[in-house]
Amino acid sequence: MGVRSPRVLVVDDEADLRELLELTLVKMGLDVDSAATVAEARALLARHPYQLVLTDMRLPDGLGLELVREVAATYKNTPIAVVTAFGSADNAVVALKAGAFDYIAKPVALDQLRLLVRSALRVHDAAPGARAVDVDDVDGPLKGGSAVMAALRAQIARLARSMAPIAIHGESGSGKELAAREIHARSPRAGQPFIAVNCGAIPEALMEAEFFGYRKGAFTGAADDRDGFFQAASGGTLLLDEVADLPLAMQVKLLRAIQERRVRKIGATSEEPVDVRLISATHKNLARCVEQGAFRQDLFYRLNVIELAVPPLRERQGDLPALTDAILERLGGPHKAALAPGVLEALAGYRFPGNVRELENILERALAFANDGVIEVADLALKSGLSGPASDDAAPAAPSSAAAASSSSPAPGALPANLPDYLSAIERDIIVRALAQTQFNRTQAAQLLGISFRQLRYQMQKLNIQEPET
Ligand SMILES: Nc1ncnc2c1ncn2[C@@H]1O[C@H](COP(=O)(O)OP(=O)(O)OP(=O)(O)O)[C@@H](O)[C@H]1O
Repeated sequence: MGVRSPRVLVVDDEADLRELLELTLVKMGLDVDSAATVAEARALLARHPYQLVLTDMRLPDGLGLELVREVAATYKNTPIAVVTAFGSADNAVVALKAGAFDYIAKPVALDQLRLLVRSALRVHDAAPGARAVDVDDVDGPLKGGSAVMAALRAQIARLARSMAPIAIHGESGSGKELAAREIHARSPRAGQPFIAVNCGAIPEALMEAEFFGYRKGAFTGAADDRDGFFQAASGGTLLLDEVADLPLAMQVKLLRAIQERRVRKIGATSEEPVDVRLISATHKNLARCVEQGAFRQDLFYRLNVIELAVPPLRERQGDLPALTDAILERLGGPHKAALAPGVLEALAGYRFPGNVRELENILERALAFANDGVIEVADLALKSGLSGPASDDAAPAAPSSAAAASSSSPAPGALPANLPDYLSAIERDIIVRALAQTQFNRTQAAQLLGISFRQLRYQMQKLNIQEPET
């Protein structure tokens, strides 16, 4: 068999649009078949394998949505994308929920069409860099033998292939970011960047610049052109962590970027297309935030196309042995600690308000107390009678990430569960505030903080605070 060009099926009854699509695809070196009706499309699908199907939503003898459902069910390896009417967010979201790989809005912008096609072809190219998708990978990074965890891994494997935005919900420390990384790692985008943004950790004044980038001279201190998160994640995945913390003004801008699939750098005259898969995560109840007016309904709708719930650790005790084992192995390497009898049982009786991250902290601390590399029940120092969080807004047991410092310091008199993390979070918060005050001027920010420019630069690198090069 010779090397064949990828074959694409275009389904549209409007001759003009069909020709435009065909022409563009042929120019990209693809073989194109076209159909004007659902029936013609079905006949062609039965005859050839396709690397991509691109269908209009309204066809003379039915809906593009029917084709989406059929292709998703019968031709699992064929990504299908829909062409939606202008401004029809409903259609796009419905199609994605039905299993469409992606969508493109009319009037079709050719640069976006090319991005869509390239990303669809990657799905088909056996996803270079991506790990196998259909095994339940207990040896992968997401540990745990419980049924819910297996279901989560299976769901992740299924969702990894599409462009549908995913909203991950779960308590603090339960593994939301890890799940997002896993979706990316198993997707055709695996070889491209994964960028995680903590929406609660960026000062509002810097937000637009951080997300969309800026042009040199756009404001005082903008000494060079700089990319934002969207450009940095190009071709890959952007995780909006703690998405409920986005200020309303930024929510509007983000919605626009998602709808248009274009971003405009601050100070730029034109927009640029972006090819980014969006995942959002929060420990808050986002629907309730919408009811309370703190989160825009339209953005919620766009981000929550597919929901993924990461259950709290206390609801999947079956995961404890595998998690404990993996954590001890990571901490101890070749000198992995052993568990005395009763330790796993003691852990199983604990409620883990801080979830897997708290388990990590408990084991790390226990290891420091353990004699001869054996962890006893007493070394765990579990807080007895801890009933765990009642609401989803409960603070984690310990401030653990940079953003946690400002919002969830330990109660007065209590000790942070992880001192270095806690101090880093405070330090990060202060540096970010100094930078906001000086509009990115690092020399001035360093002066404000009484440290040298070099020290500031070093700390920013260490704490992963992004800033323009001067
Ligand atoms: N199933 C799992 N297997 C192995 N490690 C896990 C698992 N779930 C979580 N972890 C580990 O627990 C820690 C917390 O996970 P992660 O950061 O993904 O949680 P999160 O829900 O995003 O937390 P937050 O809400 O605070 O951002 C990480 O070190 C992560 O590697």
